[in-house]
Amino acid sequence: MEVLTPKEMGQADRLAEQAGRSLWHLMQAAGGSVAREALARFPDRRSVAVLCGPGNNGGDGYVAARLLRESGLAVDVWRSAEPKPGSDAARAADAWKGAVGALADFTPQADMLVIDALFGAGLARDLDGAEREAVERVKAAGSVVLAVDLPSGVSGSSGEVMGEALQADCTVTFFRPKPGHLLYPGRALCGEVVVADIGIPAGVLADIEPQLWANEPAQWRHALPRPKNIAHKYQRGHVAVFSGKMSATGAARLSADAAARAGAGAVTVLSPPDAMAALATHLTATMLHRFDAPEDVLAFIKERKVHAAVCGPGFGTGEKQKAVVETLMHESDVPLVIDADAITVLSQDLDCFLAVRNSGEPTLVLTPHEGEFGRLFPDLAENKTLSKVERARLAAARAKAVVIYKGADTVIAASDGRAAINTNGTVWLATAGSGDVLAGLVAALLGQGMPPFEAACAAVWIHGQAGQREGFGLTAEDLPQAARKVLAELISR
Ligand SMILES: NC(=O)C1=CN([C@@H]2O[C@H](COP(=O)(O)OP(=O)(O)OC[C@H]3O[C@@H](n4cnc5c(N)ncnc54)[C@H](OP(=O)(O)O)[C@@H]3O)[C@@H](O)[C@H]2O)[C@@H](O)CC1
Ligand SMILES: Nc1ncnc2c1ncn2[C@@H]1O[C@H](COP(=O)(O)OP(=O)(O)O)[C@@H](O)[C@H]1O
Ligand SMILES: [K+]
Repeated sequence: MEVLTPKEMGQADRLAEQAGRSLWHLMQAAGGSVAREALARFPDRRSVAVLCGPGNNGGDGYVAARLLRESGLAVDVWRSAEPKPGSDAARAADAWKGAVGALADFTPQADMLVIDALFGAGLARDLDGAEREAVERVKAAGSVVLAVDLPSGVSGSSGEVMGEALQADCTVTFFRPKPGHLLYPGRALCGEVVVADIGIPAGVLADIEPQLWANEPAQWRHALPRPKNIAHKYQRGHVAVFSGKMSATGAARLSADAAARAGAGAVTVLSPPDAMAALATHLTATMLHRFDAPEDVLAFIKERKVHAAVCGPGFGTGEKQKAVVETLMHESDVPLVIDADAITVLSQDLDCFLAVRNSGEPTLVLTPHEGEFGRLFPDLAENKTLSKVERARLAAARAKAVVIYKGADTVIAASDGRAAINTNGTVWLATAGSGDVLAGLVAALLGQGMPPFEAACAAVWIHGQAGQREGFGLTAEDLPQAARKVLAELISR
């Protein structure tokens, strides 16, 4: 599903108006959907307090208040400021025939339903004054909260908290989700998100051309690799995975196993001399090849027709490793997944890395977690005015790479501006080696010819689904097999 920034949502609003759906009618539908969810989800609440702000978010609140009262509920409205005279919100306020209290006088109770219509997409600065105090009182009282569009205080474009924010049990948003619903901390503050149809025609999206999606199979399933019946193993993708020294071979094995389980026909672990014995005792279907110097790597890639390589998990960050990473970046055109230690190596000589990327070769997928992202793109990481999506996009454009900016709300971004926010991750994936598995999944899909952005999105989603299936107590070793089952279902459907 497309994700719209608040600015794009404003555009949708104007386009809908041109198509004959006035804001007044959209506001009626929005308030109606809020009232419907309130009745369906919280039928046992004795009283409802609707908190209305000065803008259209407040307008939705007045509509919901009127409809809930017409349904027989005891409804009170509290407002922080009057809507602008002549606005649709002012018209909605006029249509509310009950009393209106000053927000400063509102005393929340634990057993009431609070409908939060203070601020939505138009939140322009940190909460303060009567609104902030009301938010603090609601939080302290522990009332059930249904947020209109967004919990007040959550930025729709970044999910960041602006000063203070409500914790909602449920958030009803309209037409399409916004980044603030999917990015943390906003995602947690929204509670369950309901995306209501308020009559904006889907056709407006053709004009808006959104470049952000919630990561879902519908975006990339068509591009999943499906080998021809007569394919031989190397035609199903040969993935090379670089191992580190003897005491750090497990990470490479996890990546290799994941690559094999995600359909690569052949997987080879490239090993420095001292790790050969350790790897040989552990690998069965996965092949093993020794390298002493970067030239050996180049020769292997060429002779054995490697289709994608993973470099970084457990790799090390010394001079030898640096030489290998540089050779891969400068002298080879094999698609690369650069993770973990290889990211650190690149970050040691950023100017050189970015200069090479001017040519755009080879195809590159970078998989930084928060710390690694900060090492590679320190200025972007420190820029608190940017959302995680914007940071990932700028990083992707700068590195001419697909960037998988990992975390509980992983963002995948391409250098052309396309981006996706992943929503199926689970905390059980926060376990050592889980990122190594993800790197292997990406390489397998890349090596089988899937375009890099789609391969990255698919790998992240499959990884998330595998984590959910295994659940509590999973270790990274469990993920490749679980990922295989997820992928098998995706391609059989
Ligand atoms: N788009 C659509 O299709 C539809 C949108 N709909 C609804 O419209 C909502 C967006 O409405 P909106 O643009 O009027 O913004 P909203 O969130 O009400 O806030 C703006 C007001 O708050 C003020 N203000 C801001 N920050 C403040 C602060 N910290 N502290 C104090 N004041 C602050 C700001 O003042 P200003 O900055 O102008 O001084 C302005 O007066 C959207 O969330 C959805 O619910 C639906 O009706 C149906 C269709
Ligand atoms: N709380 C979380 N919820 C969902 N996914 C998470 C969470 N924490 C981590 N992950 C995912 O787990 C993986 C961890 O990768 P990484 O940090 O590289 O770990 P490692 O280096 O141990 O393999 C990433 O895919 C990340 O997105
Ligand atoms: K709100």
